[in-house]
Amino acid sequence: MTLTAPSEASAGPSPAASSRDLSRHPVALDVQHLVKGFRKKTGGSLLRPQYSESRAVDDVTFQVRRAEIYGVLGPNGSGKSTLIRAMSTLLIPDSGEVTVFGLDVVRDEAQVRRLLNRVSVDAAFYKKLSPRENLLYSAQLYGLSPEVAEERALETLKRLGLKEKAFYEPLEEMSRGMQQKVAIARAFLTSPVVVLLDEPTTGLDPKSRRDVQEFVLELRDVHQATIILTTHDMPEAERLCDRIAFISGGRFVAEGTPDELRALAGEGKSLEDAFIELTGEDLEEKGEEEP
Ligand SMILES: Nc1ncnc2c1ncn2[C@@H]1O[C@H](COP(=O)(O)OP(=O)(O)OP(=O)(O)O)[C@@H](O)[C@H]1O
Repeated sequence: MTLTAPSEASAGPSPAASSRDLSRHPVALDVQHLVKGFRKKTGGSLLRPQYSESRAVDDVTFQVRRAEIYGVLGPNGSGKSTLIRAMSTLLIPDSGEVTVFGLDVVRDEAQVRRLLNRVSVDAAFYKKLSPRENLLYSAQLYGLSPEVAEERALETLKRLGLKEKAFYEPLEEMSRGMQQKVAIARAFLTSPVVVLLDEPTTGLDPKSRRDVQEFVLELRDVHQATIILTTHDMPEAERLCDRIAFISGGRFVAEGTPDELRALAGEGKSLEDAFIELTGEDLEEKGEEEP
């Protein structure tokens, strides 16, 4: 798999997250004062409905450098998916700006889509068709040749631990974990240099979770991909992320390396302690159950 960023040569494998100095890497993703709200019906009558506006993402600013894994950690409803959707050109921000290697996600949408792709648990597929058929269909939409697409998809799926036989079986007969791997393979058909992973391991069994996590680390270390991932899972965030932002009520309440965030809570404290202290919320209570 070849991932190429604009005017960037590939560097070698990266050291462990804790010792990585990314300060000389270019900024891959720049989010400035992003706001996205939704109108919700709060009452009134059929003819005169009443609405209130609530901000799912409320003035969020951050930057992610090339070959960095940046985690957004927050409970259900804190705005993680909305943030990912706004960064991936699926939602138009109410205000603020998102740029990918200097390209604006709204103004330069077509160019941004060539650089960035998103994987989400709600990925839509033709469930009666096989991964192969689904991926070849997507490849056609992306303008890729079927041969290149098939080779790339098989390579990703094997790397993710999916048996080749499953490539030809209907998707509806597959577990959620297997379908998630197909969604990841689809996102990688376009060899994106910026990857948005919306809860990539939620609901997966431990083996599939590990397969996906190792793939994410490999993307960064071997292919220099820039990865933004959302999660409820503290150990996952600690294992994968160079830096983490805590999100609560649509706002970033803290940002830093796992060590920096732990230090904010005091000596000997865990990342979870830091999360509770800084957000006033308990991730475990509100997050999804482990499978
Ligand atoms: N299309 C929509 N219309 C109206 N409200 C929405 C819409 N999408 C999200 N919201 C609201 O925005 C807020 C943030 O939702 P979002 O899905 O971004 O949170 P999340 O952190 O990704 O949650 P989860 O962990 O459950 O996926 C919630 O209050 C949600 O109800």
